Amino acid sequence: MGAVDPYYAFKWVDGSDLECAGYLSVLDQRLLPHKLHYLDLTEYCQVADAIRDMVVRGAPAIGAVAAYGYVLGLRQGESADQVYRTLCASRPTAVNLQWALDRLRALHEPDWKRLLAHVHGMVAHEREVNKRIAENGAKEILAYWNKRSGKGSSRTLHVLHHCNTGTLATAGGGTALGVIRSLHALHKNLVVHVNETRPRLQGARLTCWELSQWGIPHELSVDAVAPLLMAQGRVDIVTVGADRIAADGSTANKVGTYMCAVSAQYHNVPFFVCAPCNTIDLKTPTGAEILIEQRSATEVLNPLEGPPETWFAPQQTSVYNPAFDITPPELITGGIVTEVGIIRLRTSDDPAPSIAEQLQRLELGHAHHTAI
Ligand SMILES: CSC[C@H]1O[C@H](OP(=O)(O)O)[C@H](O)[C@@H]1O
Repeated sequence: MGAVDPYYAFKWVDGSDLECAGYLSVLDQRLLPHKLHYLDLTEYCQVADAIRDMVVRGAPAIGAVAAYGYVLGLRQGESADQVYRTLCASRPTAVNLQWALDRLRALHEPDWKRLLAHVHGMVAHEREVNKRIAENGAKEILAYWNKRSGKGSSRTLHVLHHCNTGTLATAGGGTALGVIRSLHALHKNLVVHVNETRPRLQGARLTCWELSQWGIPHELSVDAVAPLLMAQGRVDIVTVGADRIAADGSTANKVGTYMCAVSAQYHNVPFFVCAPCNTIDLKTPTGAEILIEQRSATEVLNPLEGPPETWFAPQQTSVYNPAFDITPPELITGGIVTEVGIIRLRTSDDPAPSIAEQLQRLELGHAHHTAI
């Protein structure tokens, strides 16, 4: 799989022929699927606002965009600490944002042009990582599918996906949707069941749009239908992304993921988390220590920000709107698909090695493989 999409979540535009020092172009995902509109950002506060307002979203994408925001802040002559703090505060759950900013700050590089080159390198590396996640995930899922349905079976493979994890959520290629795209290239008889993903509707607005761009058959449902689809035997596997994976494998992902994982276990449907290794936060022991972003009541009550008569509930209704939930490791029955291989999670009857140990072995194996 090496398709390069005609659209992007973000891109740095060099200023050489524009008589400017360059700017960050981001796709305003709030306007999809009906409008493809890019915003040109030249200041770090604009980047922080774009992340907080979900102009650009998706754990890997906000990590990269925050890194470009850090470069813009230094180019503006702002204090590195002030820029770092402002960008870190934009969204707290996805570890990719913190990870990217920590990497840049650790360079103690005052020259914004040299920092820009580092960020370009990080983004290019992430694209390669996503290709390997797609390959590893498709290989693992096809092996499971051939075993279950008979090698070379032409039976339709039904994949349930929650939220959006495609090119729109990354530097390109996606994570869980990248696995699905790679699967579709190898097993054409595939249908994706897309959870609409209330309240911001990343599934309905973004995943349906990306799957349409890619020519992959799909069907949209409200989130509450996911358990019913599994009860009807219409889901063969579930694939999701991740915003932060704790050292025990507990995974923070878009709210509604946990519901799918519980139902998947009950219906014996393999549940895969697909994420780059830098989404694994070994410094956070369990899901209990992951800070879950609480978003505004407006997103639930009045997502179209229309007049009171269009609100979804009475105006004074109190709202609980966590942006993510936590899936415990024992429910991630397919494992964590990464660029270095599949990480298996401990269950009561399978005391798999710790994630740290598996990562070390897989990375050693991967390094050896790529070194050949
Ligand atoms: C490639 S993983 C993207 C990850 O981020 C999404 O959250 P949001 O749209 O709020 O940024 C969701 O949790 C996805 O799984």
